Parts: sequence; structure tokens; C-alpha cells
Amino acid sequence: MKYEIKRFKDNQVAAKIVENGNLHIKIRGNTYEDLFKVAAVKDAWDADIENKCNISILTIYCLIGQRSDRRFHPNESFDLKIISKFINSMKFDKVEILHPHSAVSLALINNSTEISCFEYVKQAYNKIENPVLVSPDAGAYKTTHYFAEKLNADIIPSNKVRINGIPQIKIQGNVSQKNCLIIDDLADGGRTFKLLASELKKQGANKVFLYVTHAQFNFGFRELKESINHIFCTNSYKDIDDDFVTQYKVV
Ligand SMILES: O=P(O)(O)OC[C@H]1O[C@H](OP(=O)(O)OP(=O)(O)O)[C@H](O)[C@@H]1O
Repeated sequence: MKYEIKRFKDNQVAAKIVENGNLHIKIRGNTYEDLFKVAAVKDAWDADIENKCNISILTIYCLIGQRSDRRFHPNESFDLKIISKFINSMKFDKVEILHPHSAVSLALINNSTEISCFEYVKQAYNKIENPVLVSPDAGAYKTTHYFAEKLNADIIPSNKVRINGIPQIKIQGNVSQKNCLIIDDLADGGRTFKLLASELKKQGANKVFLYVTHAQFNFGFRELKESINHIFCTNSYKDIDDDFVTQYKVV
């Protein structure tokens, strides 16, 4: 199937189906505009009676709002719920989501399944000499443990705790002389990884690498370069042009 999207002068988007068939839309999905474009295409596709027996799939590489997987305060909006309701209103037969921040996305979005990031982690792992995997917090432990089993690699858990409001890193293992590969779902500013990488180096780690699926890095790489040797990520959030970063193309 084929579709066209046009934009009016006031920024309204409209879609037109130019060839019928199964619908498979692939988007970054990290903007509300992306989701509205999808809604326009799906509405046009649904309107055509010839598509009634066809299948519709939506692939989202970087789901907007995935971190807001709970109501943080009683007087604040639960953003992932709002976003999920909008996606559910489009009634896709299948929604695929690359490495969601938590299982809440999969619970809230109907017919959803996870696309694993394992193949990208494996590519990063194979670029480094005999690395130990490091999980940066409790949330990342389960996934990193699963990857360690699949790669037959060692895992060292770490935890982020706050003492008098100041984040402190607790590493639960010996990293002396080791190459470390920190694995997590996303980097926003990257402060979590900067702190962890400096602590790993302080405890004698040889080199420290970072893998994240969704690479925002909103404050650039200058400070991260002080303690991290190289970053591996996908381009699910944006394209990055920097020798410090290896990006696996998903979109
Ligand atoms: O780049 P940074 O600003 O350091 O942020 C990155 C961290 O933030 C996210 O977790 P989050 O704090 O949202 O996890 P939570 O679900 O435990 O609150 C993500 O999983 C990383 O661990």
C-alpha cells in the first residue's frame, strides 16, 4: 500500500491512500506530530472498504512519554496513559515498540509487542574486548541480566541512591582492570551514566562504554567524554554525527 501526507499552510496534516493493501507505518514516534500523521493515514485507510480484510501494523521506534509511566504527583497528568489512549483509538491490529522504558507501555497500548534491542547490544558487545555488562539501576537490571545470559557475559549491578538529595552510585562487584559496558534504555542528559562511568573508573575500570537504545543526549557529549570511552546507540530518537558515537540505524 502507499500513502501521501500533505501539510496545509496552517500546519494541519492530511493523508491520502494512493494504493490499497496491508498498512505498515514505521515512525520514530517521539513527537505528538508523528502520532497525528499516523492517525490521518489510519483514518484514510480505514475509510476505504477495500482495506477491510487487510492488516494494519504500527511500528514505533521511540515512544513519546514512555518514561512517564505513572502519575508522579496527584495533581499532575499521567502522560503515557493519554498517549496510549490516543494510539488505542486508532485500533491497529499490531503495535510494535522498540525497547520501551517499562512494561507499562505494553500494558497500556492494545495489541502491542516489544521489539528487542538485543541485536544492537550484541553488536556493541562484539566491538569491545571481553566486556562485563553493567546495569545502572534496578529498572535496567532484569533486561541486562537477560542479555548477559544470552551473551554468556558477566554482569555487575549498580544502584543509584540519594543521600541527603545527592545521587550516589553503589557498584556491586569488582571492576578493576575490566572493560565495562553500561546498558540502559535511554539517555536524556546522560548524568546517570557520567556519574556511573566516573565511579567505575575510580574503582579501576580499564575502559567504560555505554549502550542506550534511545539517544537524546540533550546536553551534548563534552562532559560525558571525560569518563566514557565510546557510546553505542540506535537512531530511534535522532541522527547523531559525532566520532564519539556509533549509531545503529533503525529508522
Ligand atoms: O540521561 P539521564 O538524565 O541520566 O537519564 C537516564 C535515566 O533515566 C531513565 O530512567 P528514569 O529515571 O526515568 O527511571 P524510573 O522509571 O526509575 O524513574 C533511564 O532509564 C535512565 O536510567
